[in-house]
Amino acid sequence: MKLEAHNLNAFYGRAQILFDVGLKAGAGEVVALIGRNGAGKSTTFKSLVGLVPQRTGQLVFNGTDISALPVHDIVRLGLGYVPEDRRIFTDLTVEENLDVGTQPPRDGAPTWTKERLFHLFPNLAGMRDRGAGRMSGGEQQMLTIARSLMGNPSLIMLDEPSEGLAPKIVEDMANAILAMKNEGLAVLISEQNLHFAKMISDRAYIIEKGRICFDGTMAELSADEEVRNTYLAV
Ligand SMILES: Nc1ncnc2c1ncn2[C@@H]1O[C@H](COP(=O)(O)OP(=O)(O)OP(=O)(O)O)[C@@H](O)[C@H]1O
Repeated sequence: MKLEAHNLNAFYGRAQILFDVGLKAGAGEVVALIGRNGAGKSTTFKSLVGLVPQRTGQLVFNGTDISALPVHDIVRLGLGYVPEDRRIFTDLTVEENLDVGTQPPRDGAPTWTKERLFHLFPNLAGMRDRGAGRMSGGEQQMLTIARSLMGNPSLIMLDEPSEGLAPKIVEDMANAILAMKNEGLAVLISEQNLHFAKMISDRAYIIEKGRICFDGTMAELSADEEVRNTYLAV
């Protein structure tokens, strides 16, 4: 497995947000963490990359115990994280944003170039010199993902990648994620509903009030009406 979390607990101040979360993601698979607003998806991702200081449990990435490592060391090991708020540099062009994300090639991870990324996200190719501040939300979303890929991660976590995208762009996003998977990346996405997750995911976890309450294949989740009705927004 690329990434394994065991008994992950996370706290903001005195409030416990995650309770014994366990999850795994392997190379070449797309894994969805599904849950309602406030269920703990973003906190899980932030905890995995080291952004929640108060956490316990065991986190193993690529065979290395990262439980006690600071964020920059975890990222340097090849764990890419794209937060929900699109943090592009609005004063820079599309190409310059990609330059900022560049890191050396990494063993066991696909190597990306700007040209390969323009192939992956064709609509970005037509706006290389455009100021990133003058892009639509969906385009900015793609640019954030592309910039993260410039770091040649072996696993990428995408927090609600389909959020706020126009239907046509949703399909482009799904295709891009499937292409990452086919390159051998482990992809972990968070989603509020099943629709987008179903298009791309091999396996799914459902999180509710900080606890994992379903773990199975996407086919199993699709077939389990009771679980879907109990835990997911319609
Ligand atoms: N910085 C923070 N300080 C205190 N509580 C927080 C903080 N961030 C999130 N929370 C709380 O932690 C819980 C989980 O939030 P989280 O953002 O992880 O949920 P989520 O599933 O990602 O939801 P969303 O879809 O809204 O992003 C919520 O109750 C939220 O209010």
